[in-house]
Amino acid sequence: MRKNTIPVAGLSIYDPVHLGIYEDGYGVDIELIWRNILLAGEPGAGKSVGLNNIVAHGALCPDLSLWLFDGKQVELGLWREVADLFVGPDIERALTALERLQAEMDRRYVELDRVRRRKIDRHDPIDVIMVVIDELALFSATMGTKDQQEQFVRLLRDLVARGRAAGIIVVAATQRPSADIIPTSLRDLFGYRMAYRCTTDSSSDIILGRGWAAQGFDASNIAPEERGVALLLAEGGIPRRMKTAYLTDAHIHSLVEYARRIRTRKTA
Ligand SMILES: Nc1ncnc2c1ncn2[C@@H]1O[C@H](COP(=O)(O)OP(=O)(O)OP(=O)(O)O)[C@@H](O)[C@H]1O
Repeated sequence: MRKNTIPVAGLSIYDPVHLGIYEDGYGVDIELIWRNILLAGEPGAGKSVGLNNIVAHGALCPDLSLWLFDGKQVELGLWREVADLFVGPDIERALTALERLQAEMDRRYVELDRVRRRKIDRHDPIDVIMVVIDELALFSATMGTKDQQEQFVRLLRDLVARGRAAGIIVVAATQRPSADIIPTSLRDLFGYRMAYRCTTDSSSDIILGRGWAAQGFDASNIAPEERGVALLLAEGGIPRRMKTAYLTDAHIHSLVEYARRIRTRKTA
């Protein structure tokens, strides 16, 4: 997993990731290293645009491996040529990839244990791995057999629960904020949660956590025309209303071009 490039330009995944602006005008810059993020909301609310901001940062980091799982094939497709691994709507490939990640995570823990450390840091000669999954429900509830779906959820839960210290960041998006797709036990493992517009206050609570809607933090109050607006909850804080920065396809094409120059393509 070690990169053989010398980082001469670009960003680092140890730097904050820019996502947009809060309603008070301050920039939204989140530290994704050692954390996971969940983005959820109704179709067309702006999740893919949010994901693209995160993937863009990842693609511009020579110290990061980008593993993209795109159940819709085209949402993350523009990044394909700079991805270290791209899985389309194929549950078998998705399971194989998650098993590889799990094995890599275990290997990293053995190594951390050997050197008596608790987590990897920026001086370690290994890549952080960013695992991006869009649309979660396609892998966990739609494609494949029930056994495969359950295995997908088991593997994902393990990565979300244990991956952070080993330098594995999970970024997951779904347009189905329901208890079967985002069970509490999985939701609570995500340090950051972004609730885009939802149809009901209970869907909003499924994303952010129980009780937030009653306290006024309710993503069903986001108007349908407010695309890209979300409530962002960071570990231990209160949800804050924000708007995701907008990346057009033209922006993404030039970012891919730039990323290609600063990354070494390993697999595809
Ligand atoms: N931050 C933003 N600023 C301006 N427009 C936005 C923003 N985010 C999203 N939009 C608009 O909303 C449209 C839908 O956004 P997006 O594709 O990200 O939604 P989605 O939640 O991923 O939908 P789906 O669940 O169907 O994939 C975009 O094509 C764009 O026109």
